[in-house]
Amino acid sequence: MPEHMSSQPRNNNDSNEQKPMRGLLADAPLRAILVSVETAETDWPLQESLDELEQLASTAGVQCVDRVVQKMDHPHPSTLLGSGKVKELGELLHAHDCDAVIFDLELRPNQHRNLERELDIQVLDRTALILIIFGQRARTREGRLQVELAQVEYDLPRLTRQWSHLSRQSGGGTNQRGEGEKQIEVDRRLLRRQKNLLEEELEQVRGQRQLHRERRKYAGAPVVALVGYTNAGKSTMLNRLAGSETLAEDKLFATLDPTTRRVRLAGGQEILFSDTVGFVQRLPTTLVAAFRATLEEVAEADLLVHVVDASHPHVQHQIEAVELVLEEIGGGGLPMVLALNKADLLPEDHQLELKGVAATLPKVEVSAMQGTGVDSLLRCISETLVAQFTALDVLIPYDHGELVAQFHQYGTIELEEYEEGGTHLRGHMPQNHSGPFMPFQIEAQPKKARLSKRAKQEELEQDADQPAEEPAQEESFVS
Ligand SMILES: Nc1nc2c(ncn2[C@@H]2O[C@H](COP(=O)(O)OP(=O)(O)OP(=O)(O)O)[C@@H](O)[C@H]2O)c(=O)[nH]1
Ligand SMILES: [Mg+2]
Repeated sequence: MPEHMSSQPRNNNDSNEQKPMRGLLADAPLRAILVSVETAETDWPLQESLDELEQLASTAGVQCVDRVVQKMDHPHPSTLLGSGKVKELGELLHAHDCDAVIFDLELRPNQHRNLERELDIQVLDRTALILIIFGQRARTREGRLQVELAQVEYDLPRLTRQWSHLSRQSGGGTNQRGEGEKQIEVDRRLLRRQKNLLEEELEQVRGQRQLHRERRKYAGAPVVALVGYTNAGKSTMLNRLAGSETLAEDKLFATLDPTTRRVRLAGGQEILFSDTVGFVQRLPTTLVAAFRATLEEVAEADLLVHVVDASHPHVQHQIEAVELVLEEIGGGGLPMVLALNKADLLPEDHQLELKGVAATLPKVEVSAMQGTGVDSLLRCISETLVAQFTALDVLIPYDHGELVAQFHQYGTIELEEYEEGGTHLRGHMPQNHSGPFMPFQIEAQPKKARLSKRAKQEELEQDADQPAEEPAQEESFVS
């Protein structure tokens, strides 16, 4: 394998089982300049976005030494920046003795290549930076496989970078150029093979997780997913709620792999809380795709707790970015509670003015760090959950065994008895699962009054001339 494809991660800060990351994004540079372009279409406050990019960079271990912004009507198709600006940037990079330049945009592969060739330095964009962080932080096998796959997919169309790299090293003559191209083909084939292997491995790991998930569902406890912008305090909240010790850090993307904890509410109800990867504005689509499987768990939750850093100056933007990603992964319509976290950092009389969907949701001010408001949050979660559930008291005829299985799978059961007419189940079901049970509802009447089919029949025959008093629903299984 060529040397450039087997580089070791610089931040090899975790366990011995960590394999070296493969691909071009294995290493984080040390010093970098941040670059952004302001066009008429820029709809995100530019400096705010650069602040976040700087924070992302520092999470990856990169020091930002300067910022360059170019205002232009249309980005240059081959180098993004105008040629004068590229030259200026090259000089600045040299003056600051940088290892890299980081663009606050997603670069197209050709722009990436051209910039790298012209600047003769490592070029990164938002996606690459996030991929580096993900590579440093993923812990579980699935997390690492997802990141590696996203990295390989990112590398593939950009591979010619290696060619320019090779030709630079070797002086760039025609012969070497031919060799470089051959090398590129070899590299490409290696990467494609790597991609297939990763996909196969991922499939296996996911199959196992799906099994776990199904078993958990069978256990009946509702799943509450903590979602929110990166660094909002989700892991701290999970620790507070479950008394557990999930990694919480003042770093972006501290959590990459989903963690689930069982929590028992005051009323005895058990809930599974799961912590998830933090969202970020313009989470690159490749990454949303890579983490789709992990995020699907979010879309399957019974309730979302959107943890918000209420003390953040751009809280509304962060809320909207999270809502957008939720839409993308199919979790947009789920019931949701807002946890306005870091309340301890807010001034006493502070009133958070929320807009859009967020303004309409149940919300609780809380400090996951200090523990204030946590009980109210749990109460709010419990109430919102139960409001989603329909109370059911049903007698399921024995030839509808699949409904009994469904009740076990999706609902909570308070009573289960086998009677002559079928299985008597009492409990709660999420609304979207309760439809098929409606015909089997038992009206409020004592057990004795519910007659077996034969007894009922006899009664009906005796009272044939009297008007029937039974509700239509009951008749559907009596007759
Ligand atoms: N002051 C204050 N700080 C908090 C509170 N909750 C969390 N923090 C801090 O915010 C930082 C981020 O917390 P995490 O729990 O790691 O945030 P997260 O949302 O899990 O972040 P990612 O996993 O990176 O997405 C940490 O330094 C926490 O100590 C709070 O209620 N008040
Ligand atoms: Mg976290």
